[in-house]
Amino acid sequence: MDNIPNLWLKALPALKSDGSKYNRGHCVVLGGPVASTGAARLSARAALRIGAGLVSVACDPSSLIVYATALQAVMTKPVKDEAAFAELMADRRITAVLLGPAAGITARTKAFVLTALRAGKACVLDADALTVFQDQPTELFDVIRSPVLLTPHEGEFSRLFGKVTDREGDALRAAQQSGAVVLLKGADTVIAAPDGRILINRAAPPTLATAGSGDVLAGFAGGLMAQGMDVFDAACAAAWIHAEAARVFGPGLISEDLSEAVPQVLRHLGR
Ligand SMILES: NC(=O)C1=CN([C@@H]2O[C@H](COP(=O)(O)OP(=O)(O)OC[C@H]3O[C@@H](n4cnc5c(N)ncnc54)[C@H](O)[C@@H]3O)[C@@H](O)[C@H]2O)[C@@H](O)CC1
Ligand SMILES: Nc1ncnc2c1ncn2[C@@H]1O[C@H](COP(=O)(O)OP(=O)(O)O)[C@@H](O)[C@H]1O
Repeated sequence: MDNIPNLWLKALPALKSDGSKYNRGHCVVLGGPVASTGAARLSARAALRIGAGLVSVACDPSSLIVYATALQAVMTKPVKDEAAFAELMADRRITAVLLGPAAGITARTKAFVLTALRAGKACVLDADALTVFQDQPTELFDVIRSPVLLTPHEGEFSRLFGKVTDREGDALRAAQQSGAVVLLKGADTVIAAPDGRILINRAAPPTLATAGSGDVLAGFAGGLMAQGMDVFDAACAAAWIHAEAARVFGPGLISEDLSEAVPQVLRHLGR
């Protein structure tokens, strides 16, 4: 079935007239090392634009200066090691965590993913947060109990689940195997849940084939999950809004433009 707004519009977070930033969710994005900060910054801005009340980039103290200088509304949280990250994850006000964009294929990234999952956080796992489990994917699947979204492109998908031969069947099998919602990116994006739900986001503009656009998509999903949206609905809404933002912006799109087109898309959706 095609991914159309009527399927998730009622679940899309709406503002309350007496609401505050504290009841719009807090999304934490894991920041990469000092020379690779752009991807996490794109994700964090996307999470904020889609409506999370608070967004923080958690980064190593050695890269804090870059994030703190570059970010404005997005906050920073220095985390020097796994213990510090575990302490952050124990904060119940943090309602979603996004890990992976340019995080690095390192033991640290793997440990942080496991820590977030063991803390029971709603998580979006993208890019390096998937690749770090390529040698032993069951190490990841065994700790998935909370609402989790995996957002692989075909390369990342093949590292965890094997080569893609049938995008719909393979995405569904991956969701069932991992216990997570799987969003398999591409010109047509497949979103599959472990319970068998599956939607296809068709006809996204090819302008989305640009560096960092997947980081923005992960940020949209993380920002919606932080506001309490069901993970499958959040994945479908994020994919649709991502494509629509590209359509609204038109030619010459770079990833930075996607978040800036979100207000127009949300207005058309009645938010
Ligand atoms: N501005 C930034 O800082 C950006 C950082 N990025 C980060 O760069 C790191 C590497 O990500 P990449 O995805 O480039 O590299 P990866 O090495 O993880 O995956 C790319 C490889 O996967 C294979 N592949 C198969 N199907 C593919 C498909 N449909 N789309 C893409 N690759 C496919 C190809 O062999 C390709 O060489 C990640 O940490 C990522 O988050 C990227 O997101 C781009 C933007
Ligand atoms: N030809 C295309 N048409 C429409 N959307 C595309 C096309 N190619 C890629 N996309 C979308 O662009 C995004 C690319 O994400 P990804 O591969 O993770 O790139 P990056 O790592 O640079 O962020 C995905 O959302 C994917 O669905």
